Amino acid sequence: MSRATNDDTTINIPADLSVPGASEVSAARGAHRAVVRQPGLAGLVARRISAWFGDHQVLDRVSLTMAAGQVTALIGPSGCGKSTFLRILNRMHELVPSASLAGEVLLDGADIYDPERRLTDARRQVGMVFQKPNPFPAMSIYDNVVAGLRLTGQKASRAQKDILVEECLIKAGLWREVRDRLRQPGGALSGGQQQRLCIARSLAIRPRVLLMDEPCSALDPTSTRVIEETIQELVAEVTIVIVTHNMQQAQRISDQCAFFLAEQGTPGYIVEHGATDAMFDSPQDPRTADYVHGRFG
Ligand SMILES: Nc1ncnc2c1ncn2[C@@H]1O[C@H](COP(=O)(O)OP(=O)(O)OP(=O)(O)O)[C@@H](O)[C@H]1O
Repeated sequence: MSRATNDDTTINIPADLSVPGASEVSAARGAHRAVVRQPGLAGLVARRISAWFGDHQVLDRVSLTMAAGQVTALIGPSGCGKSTFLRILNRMHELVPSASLAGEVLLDGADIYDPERRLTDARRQVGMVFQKPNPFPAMSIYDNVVAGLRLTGQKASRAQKDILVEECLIKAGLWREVRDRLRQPGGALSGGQQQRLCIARSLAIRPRVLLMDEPCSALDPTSTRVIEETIQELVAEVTIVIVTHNMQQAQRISDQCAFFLAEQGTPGYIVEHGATDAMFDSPQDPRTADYVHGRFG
């Protein structure tokens, strides 16, 4: 089934702001409890995804199950379509005017491209963290965390926001470093701290899935390690799909891996996927073995 591009023009959220999360306001739990209830874990299933920019096909019938409560790593050489695939998982691909796609993406069994479903709904439930940390630089740390609430039309009392900010910063591994300067601008933090602030901002709307596009590539080894620890803690409540060029990182943090390849100008496809240990220790395809052992790419 082909998908029209720009089939929903209601979104007005900045393209590079992650705005995920189920949006049930938990009024019944009292004014001082979390503003948005934590939804249950959900898996993502991509079925026969093909993608184009204009008439240039960049993905060919890619199918992948990203299990609930696991980290799935997308690996492969530059240009094989990993980021495009990731952006299809929360309907960001269609922000590119020339982009189109075919196939289905099921979140907990429901197609996020269902014409009955609002674009903002998919983006709320499937959040995204980018390669380059992108907090609102002039906005305070506190306001950065709660920014997504306003953008998704969710109201919260001051007390609810206070709780949410603390909870999300704790989960993102940043609370202890910023608890005494929540009113300082997000742009004043280090790169690693900014990336954790972006993770906290994503978490504030309770995503069911968090997509991460090389989230550590701009960070030093110490910040990278902190983000990796954060990912491993977060996966208990949010399914994570991460693009990484760092094979050690894929091994350290992922449960499942998918190896993408695009050969000689052909569209990207998945050569092999499976449990990370098996992909690294006993890959079925010699190209996977060559790639994970650094012999190409
Ligand atoms: N906005 C765009 N317009 C046109 N072509 C694009 C656009 N974005 C990506 N492409 C093309 O789509 C193909 C896949 O790119 P993509 O960024 O998904 O690959 P990737 O595997 O994530 O690469 P990398 O690891 O270098 O980030 C490439 O040929 C790229 O040039």
